Amino acid sequence: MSGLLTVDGLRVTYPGGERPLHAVDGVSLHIEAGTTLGLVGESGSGKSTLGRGILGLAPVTAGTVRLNGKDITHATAKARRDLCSQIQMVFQDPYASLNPRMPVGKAIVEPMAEHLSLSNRELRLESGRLLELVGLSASDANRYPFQFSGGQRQRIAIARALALKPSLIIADEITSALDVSVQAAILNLLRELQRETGVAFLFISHNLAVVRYLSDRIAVMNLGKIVEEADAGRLFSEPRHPYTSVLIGAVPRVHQREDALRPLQGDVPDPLHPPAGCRFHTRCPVGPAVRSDRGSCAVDQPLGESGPDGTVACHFPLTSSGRS
Ligand SMILES: Nc1ncnc2c1ncn2[C@@H]1O[C@H](COP(=O)(O)OP(=O)(O)OP(=O)(O)O)[C@@H](O)[C@H]1O
Repeated sequence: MSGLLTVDGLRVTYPGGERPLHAVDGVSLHIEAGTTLGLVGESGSGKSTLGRGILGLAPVTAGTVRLNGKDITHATAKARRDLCSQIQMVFQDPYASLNPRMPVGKAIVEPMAEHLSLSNRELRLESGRLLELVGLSASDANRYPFQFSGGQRQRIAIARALALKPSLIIADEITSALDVSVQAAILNLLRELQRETGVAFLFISHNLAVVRYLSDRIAVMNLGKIVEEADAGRLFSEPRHPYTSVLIGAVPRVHQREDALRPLQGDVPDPLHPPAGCRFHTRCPVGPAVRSDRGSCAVDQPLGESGPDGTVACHFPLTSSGRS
């Protein structure tokens, strides 16, 4: 498939003491120019590692990442650097990514100064333009990160990410540390920036409501694999994978009765020893044993042999698309 970003069978492996951990395990996804793909999943499911793996900032051991059809994973160092400048990443804690001793105007145009030969005057004008683009004032350029609120610092981090006119921004939990009103302002800013500049987002978040607001499509990640990917509306109205259903069922809503919340059962399995077959089956509300008279589990996967009590083990073999 063509498009802006195509990830095919990506595996990211952290060498470990006992055995290597495939934190991302055969992930394939696709992002069209000017669109947003939301990426959700519990803590430790591999979302950040996938974001970093796309940029080559985590140890990729298999698979390919293509930007506009060009292979980033196997490119020469120089080609890779040029390609990667078209993808920028923004993190949860903007304070950590901004140099506290550098005025924000200078920090914003630092990537431009490295990649482009621009005069000081051009860089100054550009920092003012970018600050205004994210809803701050050009005169803020001489102030330091500590002089801004958390939401303003996140705007500065976004302005810095926009400096090289990227075609894709990977936003990793960028609203998680902000209170809800500031969160809403940042989400609206991302939407406006997408309309104005055509930038695409891979938007990583725990928060399904936030992801739904922003995303055209949503991918759900569990233990290093994408178990389901769908249009945002369809994912919420007709979740196909039980993991997606329970994630949606666990989101609190205004006016919801307390006992209507359905928290996920059990703990996230140890990623070094994931359950065999369906990696979710140990926590699945319809598994691990399903009545054989149902004929199939919630995702219509065929079941194994029925036991004496009429139940059968779930043998859902996950593929990266969530269907076998
Ligand atoms: N540098 C690292 N070295 C070894 N293991 C790591 C490293 N970074 C992450 N991991 C492990 O990889 C798995 C995936 O972690 P990752 O941070 O990508 O998940 P996540 O879904 O982004 O979680 P969160 O939402 O909490 O940030 C986890 O088991 C984590 O402990």
